[in-house]
Amino acid sequence: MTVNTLSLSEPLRDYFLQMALREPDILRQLREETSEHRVAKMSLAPEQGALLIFLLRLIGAKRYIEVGTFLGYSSIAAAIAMGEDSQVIACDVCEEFTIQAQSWWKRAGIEQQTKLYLDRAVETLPRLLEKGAAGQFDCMLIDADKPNYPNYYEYALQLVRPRGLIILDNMFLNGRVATPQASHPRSVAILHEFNRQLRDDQRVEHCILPAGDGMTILFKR
Ligand SMILES: C[S@@+](CC[C@H](N)C(=O)[O-])C[C@H]1O[C@@H](n2cnc3c(N)ncnc32)[C@H](O)[C@@H]1O
Repeated sequence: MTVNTLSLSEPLRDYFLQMALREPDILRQLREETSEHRVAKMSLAPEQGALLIFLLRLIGAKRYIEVGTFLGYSSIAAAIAMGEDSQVIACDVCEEFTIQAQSWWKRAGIEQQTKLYLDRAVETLPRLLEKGAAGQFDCMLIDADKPNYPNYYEYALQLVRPRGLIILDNMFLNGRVATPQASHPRSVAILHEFNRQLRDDQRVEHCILPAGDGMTILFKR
């Protein structure tokens, strides 16, 4: 019996990545070519990308929305997982990052099926709902500014169809959620409380995986 989740030593992490990944070439290229970017670590880790692809294929997803696009890793992973007849909605506030994402979408051949909303997501998501997007998405990824996670989650519950997925990244905040302190940024206390709320929220099936910086996967009832 396994009692604890194993922490990964360097050799075990290398082995895990060798055995775990079928990373599409375009995603590997994006990762390698942007590894020098000043905030490259903001991208999903490749094993998280693999999990996203797996989950989208598992539920036969065709419509995906994300809050937090950065240079395009998760949006490209989603488009590849769902195939040509699918739609990706990408919400991000940063022009500099999304100019690069758009050029990666072109390189990946997915620009036709991908739409960018360049604004604060707390503005974009209610606007999509006003336009009739309730229940239209199979999956939403939340991977942006942490203090707004509880707001994004409430929008996600409206935008995602019953039996669709809501995925949240960075739910461990580098481990700090376990021991919140007054000196931490307020996002730590917010996610600490939000993790507890999600655990008890009966509107969703709930699971947290210690993948990347903590990934919560919710299945809307
Ligand atoms: C962790 S990165 C997203 C990584 C991306 N999912 C990937 O796999 O590469 C977070 C992104 O959220 C965006 N962001 C931050 N605050 C935002 C806001 N209020 N509304 C929308 N996007 C925001 C940032 O510009 C940044 O690109």
